[in-house]
Amino acid sequence: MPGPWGDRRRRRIGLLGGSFNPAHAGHRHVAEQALRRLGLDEVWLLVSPGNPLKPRRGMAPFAERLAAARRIADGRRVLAVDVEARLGTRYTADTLRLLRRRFPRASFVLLLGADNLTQLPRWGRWREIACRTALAVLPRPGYTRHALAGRAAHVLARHRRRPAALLAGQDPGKARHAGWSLLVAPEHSASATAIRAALARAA
Ligand SMILES: Nc1ncnc2c1ncn2[C@@H]1O[C@H](COP(=O)(O)OP(=O)(O)OP(=O)(O)O)[C@@H](O)[C@H]1O
Ligand SMILES: O=C(O)c1ccc[n+]([C@@H]2O[C@H](COP(=O)([O-])O)[C@@H](O)[C@H]2O)c1
Repeated sequence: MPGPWGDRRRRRIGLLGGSFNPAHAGHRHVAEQALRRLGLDEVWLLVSPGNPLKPRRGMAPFAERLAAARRIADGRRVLAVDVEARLGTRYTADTLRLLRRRFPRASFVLLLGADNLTQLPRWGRWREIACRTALAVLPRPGYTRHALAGRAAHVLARHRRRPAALLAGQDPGKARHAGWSLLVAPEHSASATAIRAALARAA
């Protein structure tokens, strides 16, 4: 478990869930932008033991993906964590529920690249996730406009907030809807699919 386990100070923690197959500079970029633009204390790179929607074929072993995420983390404010492997969760709704229980005084914000906002309606209990956990969407080349025209953005339209308002005064359990924002940030073109394709060509 990451460093703040047991710490009683209220922290603002960004959760960047991913396969990290492999981790790359785009993940680090997302973490740094979220730290700065949302005034977070930390970002946890939440390495997934297995995305429920992705095939296991072609997925590197968990330990390898965690090690790759550790290499792009800074060990200080950007931390690679194996929380889902330890909790035994794969569905994000379950992970969030357990994390809130474990850290009742933390404010969590789920960080998503724009491609994952489009995918969100395929996740288990996605409306519950969006209702209870603040979502911050990072622009991604080729995906942002499509994501804003997608089902999740449509269903959640009236809960969209300015980034500055996203975590302001957030009191877990009291807010009626946690809300979501699109962060205004430079885009980064790195992609794990492109890295895997380049490695396959070089092999
Ligand atoms: N360059 C990027 N810009 C914005 N968000 C990104 C970027 N790269 C990854 N993300 C986001 O980080 C999270 C984890 O991404 P993931 O580990 O799946 O990397 P990926 O490059 O999207 O991988 P793949 O190409 O295999 O799907 C997702 O929310 C994804 O949208
Ligand atoms: O909970 C779900 O149903 C669910 C379905 C698909 C993806 N996710 C999560 O989305 C995050 C991004 O996954 P990935 O594989 O696109 O990097 C990661 O934390 C996954 O566990 C979660």
